[in-house]
Amino acid sequence: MPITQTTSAKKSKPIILMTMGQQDRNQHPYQVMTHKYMQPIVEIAGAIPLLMPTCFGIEDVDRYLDMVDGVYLSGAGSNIDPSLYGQENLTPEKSQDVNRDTVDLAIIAGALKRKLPILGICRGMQELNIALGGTLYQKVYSEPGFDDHREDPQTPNHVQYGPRHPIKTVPGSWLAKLIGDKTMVNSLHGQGICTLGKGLEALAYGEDGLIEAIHGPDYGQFILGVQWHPEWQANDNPDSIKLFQAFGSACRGEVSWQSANDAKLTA
Ligand SMILES: N[C@@H](CCC(=O)NCCCC(=O)O)C(=O)O
Repeated sequence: MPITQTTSAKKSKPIILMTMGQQDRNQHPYQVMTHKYMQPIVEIAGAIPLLMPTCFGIEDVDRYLDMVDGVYLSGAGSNIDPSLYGQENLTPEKSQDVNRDTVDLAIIAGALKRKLPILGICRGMQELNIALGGTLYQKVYSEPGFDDHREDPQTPNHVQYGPRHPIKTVPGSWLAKLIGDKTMVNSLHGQGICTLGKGLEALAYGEDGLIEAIHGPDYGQFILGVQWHPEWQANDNPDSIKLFQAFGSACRGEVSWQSANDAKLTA
């Protein structure tokens, strides 16, 4: 079933839910969201970000979801608690943010029920996979056959977020139609998808075979997760512009994502 233009498209700016994560500064816990994640939501998707703190539990998740037209799960340096996918923690030296885990998993469940468009970046994509019962490689860099996808924190940001490796989109997929068969992406992650969650399929792979993008073609809504960072200087990257435009379009209800497999994103 193709993506079809809908008649009930929203005329005003859509509201997109984002969740903040915890960072400690000057001995105070802060709830934070990076400017780079919000900028393409405002400037490319044409939407209004609504930021939800994750330090107060899940009681108000439904109220937040009532207010929004889409859900955008950002990246973050913290790793997802591996007990959520049935594993011991193999990276105790890395930070976790269990409040964000708890809230984001509840948000994903609610967004799926409400058929709200979902875009997940890096940790956000990993959360989507865990929410649907998938698992992660906790240390991609220690897995035989896989490359080291981590950034070098000693280098300046333009190097860390610069193009790092090619990805290939799944031939004939809507992502291939949108951004082409092959493109270069940045890479700033130690973990990655091992087994896919229920109803999720790979949309792109790295040269080492690691899953770089996922969707949920049978959920009847826009679901996209990417392991790279399209939000970084998105206005200067034609692929990123297309991704955020597609998400904005889905949040405005301009297209009906009945089956992303047959997507016709030519409009
Ligand atoms: N901890 C996970 C997720 C990595 C991730 O989301 N990195 C983001 C880096 C900071 C940022 O740009 O927001 C992993 O290591 O795989």
